[in-house]
Amino acid sequence: MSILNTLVERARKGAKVIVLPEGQDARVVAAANKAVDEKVVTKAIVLGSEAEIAEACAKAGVTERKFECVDYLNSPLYNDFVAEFTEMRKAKGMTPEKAAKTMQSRIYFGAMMCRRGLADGLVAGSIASTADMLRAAFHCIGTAPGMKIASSTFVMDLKTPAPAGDDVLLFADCGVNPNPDANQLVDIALATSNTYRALLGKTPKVAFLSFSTKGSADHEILNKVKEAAAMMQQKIADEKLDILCDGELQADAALVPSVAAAKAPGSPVAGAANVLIFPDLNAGNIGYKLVQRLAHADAYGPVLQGLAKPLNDLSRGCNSDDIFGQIVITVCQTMK
Ligand SMILES: CC(C)(COP(=O)(O)OP(=O)(O)OC[C@H]1O[C@@H](n2cnc3c(N)ncnc32)[C@H](O)[C@@H]1OP(=O)(O)O)[C@@H](O)C(=O)NCCC(=O)NCCS
Ligand SMILES: CC(=O)OP(=O)(O)O
Repeated sequence: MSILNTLVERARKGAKVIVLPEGQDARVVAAANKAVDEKVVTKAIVLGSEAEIAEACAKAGVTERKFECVDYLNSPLYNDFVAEFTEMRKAKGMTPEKAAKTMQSRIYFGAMMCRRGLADGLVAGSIASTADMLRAAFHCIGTAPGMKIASSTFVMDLKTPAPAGDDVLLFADCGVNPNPDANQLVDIALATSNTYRALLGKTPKVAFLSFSTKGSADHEILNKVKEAAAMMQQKIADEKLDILCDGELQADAALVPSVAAAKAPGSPVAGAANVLIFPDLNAGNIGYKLVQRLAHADAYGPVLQGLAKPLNDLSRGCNSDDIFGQIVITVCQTMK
C-alpha cells in the first residue's frame, strides 16, 4: 500500500477540521472536495469571497461544494482577530492599524482560526510564497514548547525504490531555514526523525549529506556538517534514542549499498539511509525538485515541523492531488 493510502486510512480516524485559505485557486477547491469525499476531514473550510470561490469551482469543474466557505474579509471574526493579533504582537510594535492590514491576508486569517481552535490545521502556499506562509505561521502559532526552530521535510514517495528497498524517503530541510548552522542541522535532523517515525513507524536512518564522505574532501563549508553528525551521534548515545545517524556522507554513499561498502565501510547508515539532511536550503530545495521532476516521485510537503499546531505549506507548482496529500498529512499530525 502506498504511504498516502496508509495515511488516508489513519486520517479517517482523526475527525478533524482543516482550513484552506487560498479559495481563489481551482486546485484548492478540488482538493477540499476530495478531502470531504474521502472522509479524511470532518470539515474543510475554504477562505474567499463568493465570487472568487465560484470562479475557482467553475475552473476546477466542481459543481457541488462539499466544503464550508468563509468570506474572511467580511467575517464577524475579522475585528476579533485584529484585536487579538494587536495584543499578541504588542511588544513587537504591532498597532491596530498594522494588524487590520495584516489580517486582510487570508493566510494570517486562517492561522488565527487555528490559534483560536476553529480549525485543527491549515494548508496553504499554492499561490502564496513560502516566506509569506511561514511568517503567518510563526507570528500566529509559533514553535512548540522546547523547539528552538521550525523546519520542514518533504515526504518523497519514490516511483522506483531506493537501492536498499525503501519506497519512501524524507528530505530536509527543503523549505524553511536558508543556511542552518551545526546546531540547527541537529534540530532539523531530530525533528525529521520524529516525523519519519510518526508517519512510517520505522527506525530513522539519518544521513548528513555533503560533497564528502568521511573525510574524503576537506573544505571549511564541510565543517558544520561534520560537527552536526558528531553532535547528533552524541545525543543519540546520551539519550539512548532509537535513531541511527552518520555523516558526512555523499548521496551515493548514503543510498547505494555497494558504494557505501567502498566509501563508508562499517557505517550504521550508509547504503540504507531513509532520512536525508541537506547542508542548506539551496541543496535541499534543488534536491527534492530534481527527484520529483526527473524521477517522478510524489513529493508531499513542505511538511512543517516544530510548530505548536500543524500548519503546512505547498509548492506553487503543486497539483490538487499534492494538496490533498498535504491535507492528509496535516490531519495525521493533529493526531500525535
Ligand atoms: C523563514 C523566513 C520566512 C523568515 O523570514 P525573515 O524575514 O528572515 O524573518 P525574521 O528573521 O524577521 O523572522 C520573522 C519571525 O519568524 C521567526 N522565525 C524565523 N525563522 C524561524 C524558524 N526557522 N523557526 C521558527 N521561527 C522562525 C523569527 O523568530 C521572527 O519572529 P518574531 O517576528 O516574533 O520575532 C525566511 O527564513 C525565509 O524566507 N526562508 C526561506 C523560505 C523559502 O523561500 N523557501 C523556499 C521555497 S519552499
Ligand atoms: C517548496 C517550494 O519550493 O515552494 P515553491 O515552489 O512555491 O517556491
